[in-house]
Amino acid sequence: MPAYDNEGATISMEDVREIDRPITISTIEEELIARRNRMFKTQKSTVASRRQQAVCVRRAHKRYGTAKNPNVILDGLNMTVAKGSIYGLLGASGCGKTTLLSCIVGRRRLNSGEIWVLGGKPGSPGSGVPGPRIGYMPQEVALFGEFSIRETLIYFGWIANMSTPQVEERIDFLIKLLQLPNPTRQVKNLSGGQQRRTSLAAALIHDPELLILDEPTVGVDPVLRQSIWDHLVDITKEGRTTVIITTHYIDETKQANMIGLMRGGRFLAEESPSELISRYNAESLEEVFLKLSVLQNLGKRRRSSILADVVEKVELPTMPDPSAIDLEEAEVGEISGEFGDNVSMSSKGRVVVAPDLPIPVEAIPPEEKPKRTKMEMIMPMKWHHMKALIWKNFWSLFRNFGVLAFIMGLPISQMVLFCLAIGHYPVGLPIAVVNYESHSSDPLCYYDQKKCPQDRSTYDWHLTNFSCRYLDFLSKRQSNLILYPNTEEAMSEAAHGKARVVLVFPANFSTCLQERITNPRRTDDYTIMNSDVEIHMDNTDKQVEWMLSRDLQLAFMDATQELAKICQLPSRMMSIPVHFNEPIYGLDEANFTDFAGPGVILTIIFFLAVALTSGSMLAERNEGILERTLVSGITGTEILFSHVTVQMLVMIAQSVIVLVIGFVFFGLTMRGPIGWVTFLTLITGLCGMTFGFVVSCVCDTDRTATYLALGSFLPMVLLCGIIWPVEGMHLILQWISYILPLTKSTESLRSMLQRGWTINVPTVYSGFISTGIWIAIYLTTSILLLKFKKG
Ligand SMILES: Nc1ncnc2c1ncn2[C@@H]1O[C@H](COP(=O)(O)OP(=O)(O)OP(=O)(O)O)[C@@H](O)[C@H]1O
Repeated sequence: MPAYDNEGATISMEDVREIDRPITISTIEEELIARRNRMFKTQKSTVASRRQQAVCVRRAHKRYGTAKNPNVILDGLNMTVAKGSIYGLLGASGCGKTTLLSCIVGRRRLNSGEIWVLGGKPGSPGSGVPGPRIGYMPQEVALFGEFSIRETLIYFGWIANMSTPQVEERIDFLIKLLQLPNPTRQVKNLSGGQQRRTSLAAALIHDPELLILDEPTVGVDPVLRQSIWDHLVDITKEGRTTVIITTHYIDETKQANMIGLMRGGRFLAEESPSELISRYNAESLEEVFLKLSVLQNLGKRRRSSILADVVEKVELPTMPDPSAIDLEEAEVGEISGEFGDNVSMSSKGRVVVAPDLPIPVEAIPPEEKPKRTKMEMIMPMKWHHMKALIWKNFWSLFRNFGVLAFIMGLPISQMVLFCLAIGHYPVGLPIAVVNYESHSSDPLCYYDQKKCPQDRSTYDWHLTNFSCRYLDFLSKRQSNLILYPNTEEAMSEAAHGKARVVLVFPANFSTCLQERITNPRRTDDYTIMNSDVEIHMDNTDKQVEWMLSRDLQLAFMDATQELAKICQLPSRMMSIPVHFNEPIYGLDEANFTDFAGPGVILTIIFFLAVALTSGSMLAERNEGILERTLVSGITGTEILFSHVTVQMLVMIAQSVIVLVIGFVFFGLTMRGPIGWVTFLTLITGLCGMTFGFVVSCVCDTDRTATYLALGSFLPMVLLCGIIWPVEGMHLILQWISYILPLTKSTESLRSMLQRGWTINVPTVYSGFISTGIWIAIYLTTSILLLKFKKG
């Protein structure tokens, strides 16, 4: 009989004895019915007895993949780990050991079945799991490369609420036990084996009740492996500590009290090593495993043959005595050679699926809920957790000088680039001039600048060379005027991209213009046509076209105003009757840098925060550090707030840099309250940080995170009104734009900077409100994702 109530999952002695006799279809059917009955039989254990075990797993089902294409990993698995024992969990690579362990520590959920750990269900309030009652060493190293061995152990000690002297004492002991190098050495500079031993030390540091070690002896020499096992035997002696250990070195589990041999989603056996060896008349545990696998394969084939047998009525061969199986001859199925990585198997296609028996609800005693103090209810974060996390985050960031320099250098370079590159008028655009009025070889032909062309006594006009006067004023705005002898040549050069615009002045331009102004009643079409400057524009670049048209028109206004001044006439007399007064807000000449500045500042701060936060969170997650941290009892809220605290320092520095460069060095317009401007910049960074948390929780790899961050960057920038006014967008896009995190805040910042408005104006405070709402949404989403997105 197996020592624990594992009916249905374990091949017991009864199974082995029964197969001594010849097997026919009816005996197989009887046996299967008997087995099924045994499986369905009421469990001998009670919920209360399960709670007394260190770990108790019942009818565990776990699959990956979709319902249509499932990859079943745990298939009705039962497991019982008595308190104070060492439990060796063995099985081929990929059979589901790590999956089972992560379900036990509460980081993955079963599809069905139940798990009791240290008297409670993992993750339930008061179970202490995840938490310091567990010491978890995951398969990956899951340590911070920048930390020294000592710092690593201090971090895990603090998380378990140990004082620094207590940790120091344990460090000395563990360094000796695990033969670790100088504790000041950085983890990233240790060998693979040393890193694994440091990881083991981190699991052992707080002397937990339940140690879960996923392959702790990989890369450890035999002598040290023995001393680790001796230590495990030592700590379990008094019955306070329980150890579950997975290993590929099957024979080292001789010292375990119990061994669970896992294959195909359940246990082939769950016995003490000595019992297994004697029962299967084997020389080593490895041999036991191979025999059990052969048995399982034969049983599998026997069962799958039943269907065929029903049709063909073929008598099956006799099942051999397991102790007499000759492994050389037996077909081991998927198993070959050395136990461990060379063994490959899959649970796909198995026939036997254990029934999932629901436990009657009334049979489960209510879980004890721990009493929480008022302080704990208000403040969901534990001080010692926050201390450890903030300390860890601070040093992870500030110790890496290269990364830090990059983080600080990036906003500087981006802001400098923006201020130098964007918003300045293009000068020196090539302008082709064909001037039939002048015979000069210079585009700036001669005219008498001081002479008024109006006779003071008769008030008659004698306007000459007005084209020269006009070109003179145009050259003050655009200096690159190129003279061409005729229109055809100028047009041909413009067609080849050598000029952005062609200006053609007719031969009698000045006289016709004079006629048009002084004698409009008698002006004919010919006169009107010859009084116009003929303009041909290259309209491929909208911005350039805009600016050139503006310069061409303003140059004409400048020339006429100057003429009026010389002739002592009112300056506006010859201008078009549209007058632009002083602007209500903003500069006399609106400046694109000032317009785009607020959006650019907020975008820089927002997306730098996204990159920083998602980068550091994803690194932690992919290295297994996040998983380990969560198993040690730290909550998602604590992780997020610790990141916010440390990265806030970086963000404050980045915001100050960006604001100083923009407003002090490049003189962007700042008319509003500096305090609110700074505050809005900071909360936009905070918003980016929380968005970074969401990205890192949603995405599993750096690549998907990059795609998501980039994918959100473009729509936000396109729609937030930096590039084009929101009012000019499609109506639906306008609505989308208004709810995006950067639109309202950009408008708010622009109003503060250029209009000088303060917080009591709706446009301004709506930016703060919108950012606040987004922070709350992102933060809640990431806390929920951290809590519920398992496995
Ligand atoms: N997140 C996942 N999504 C899909 N399949 C997974 C996932 N994690 C593990 N698996 C698959 O589940 C199976 C069991 O994996 P698991 O890591 O539990 O095996 P293991 O027994 O610990 O292997 P090893 O001894 O090599 O560490 C493997 O086939 C693996 O590919």
